[in-house]
Amino acid sequence: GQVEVLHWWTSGGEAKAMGVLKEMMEEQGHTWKDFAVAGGGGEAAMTVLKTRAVSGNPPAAAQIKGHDIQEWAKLGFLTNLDDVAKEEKWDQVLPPIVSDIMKYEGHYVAVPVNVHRVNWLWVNPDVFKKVGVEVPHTWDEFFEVADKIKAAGIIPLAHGGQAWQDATVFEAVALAELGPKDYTAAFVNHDMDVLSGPKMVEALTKFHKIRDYIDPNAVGRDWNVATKMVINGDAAMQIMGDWAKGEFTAADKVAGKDYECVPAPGTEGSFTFNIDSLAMFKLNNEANEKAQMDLARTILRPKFQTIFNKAKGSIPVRTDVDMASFDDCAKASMKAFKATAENGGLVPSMAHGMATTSAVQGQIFDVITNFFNTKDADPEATAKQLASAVQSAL
Ligand SMILES: OC[C@H]1O[C@H](O)[C@H](O)[C@@H](O)[C@@H]1O
Repeated sequence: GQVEVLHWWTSGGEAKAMGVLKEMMEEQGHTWKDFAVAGGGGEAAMTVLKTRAVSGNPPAAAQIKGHDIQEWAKLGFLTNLDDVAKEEKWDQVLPPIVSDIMKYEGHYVAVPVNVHRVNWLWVNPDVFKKVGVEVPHTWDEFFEVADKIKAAGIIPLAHGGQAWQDATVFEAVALAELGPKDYTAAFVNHDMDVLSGPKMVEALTKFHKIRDYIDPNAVGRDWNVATKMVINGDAAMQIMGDWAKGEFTAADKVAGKDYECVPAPGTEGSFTFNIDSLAMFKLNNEANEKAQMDLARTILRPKFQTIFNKAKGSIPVRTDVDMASFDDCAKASMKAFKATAENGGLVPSMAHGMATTSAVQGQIFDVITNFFNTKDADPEATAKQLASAVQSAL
């Protein structure tokens, strides 16, 4: 049969990872129809998917994540994967926090592909050695180090001026200031007092200060172009999920030698998760439905989980995959994922659709990116604005 897969994995590391799935499906005699829609974070892809689905011509599978899975399932577009899930013992090999996200009313409608950690700081050690500074672990240390790097004529933080990237940096600062408990209160439970409270004002104040360490050409820059700046030593650091590691790997860079990965400042002990998944659409073509089920089965097998996640920069979503052949950043991520699942430090990424609805996320993005791009913005007023914007989308 044929499987058409809609996704936004077009950067070097992302495309390489997606190639693994294409190959494995073709080995099973299926035809792979790639429907890649460029644009990190996936906003453009979701717009195209809506058009296709509403016109009654959805792809077999689409990269739909977190809360969006519930919204698409509620509309009746998604097919039931329980038979494959039972055969393949998904409930046994998946952490409950993951299987719950993949189910609608208790039935599997999507297959998880990986677990990305979002709260990472990527570091070029050669730049740090040249300037003679240490890797920062708190925001105060970050600003101190960034001043010295800037004085040495190097861009301290590589960044892409796009709302989802601004939100990715903001959520790391918010997690540092709020801690996992209040982070969840704010972005999952929409607690108005926390959203407009003193800790949020502090987070916004620090977030705005980061602007001083980003170069003026950042506007509209794609995330992987920013990662390239760190790889080349044009910039010292980047705050981004570990899909960035996919770019280091694609450039044959070695973790711990050519680059370092540390938790984003102030978020040691916490893990912001972002789980990619493919949701399966109802089809009325037997051969393609068989191919669709083979796709779901293939994705959660240990072989795919190992090869794909090494290229993608994420960690396997199955808890029983041997991590021995993964790099040190992946091993650190898996260790932190397991530890934080136990100690309350594991939180869903707001910027990547894991914490709240796309309507609330959209409101937060607007407030945050306007604030970040306004010279003398007022953190106090913005915290109040944030709370009322969230309220308006509930
Ligand atoms: O495109 C950049 C990133 O966007 C999203 O966060 C996806 O979950 C991730 O897989 C992708 O690499």
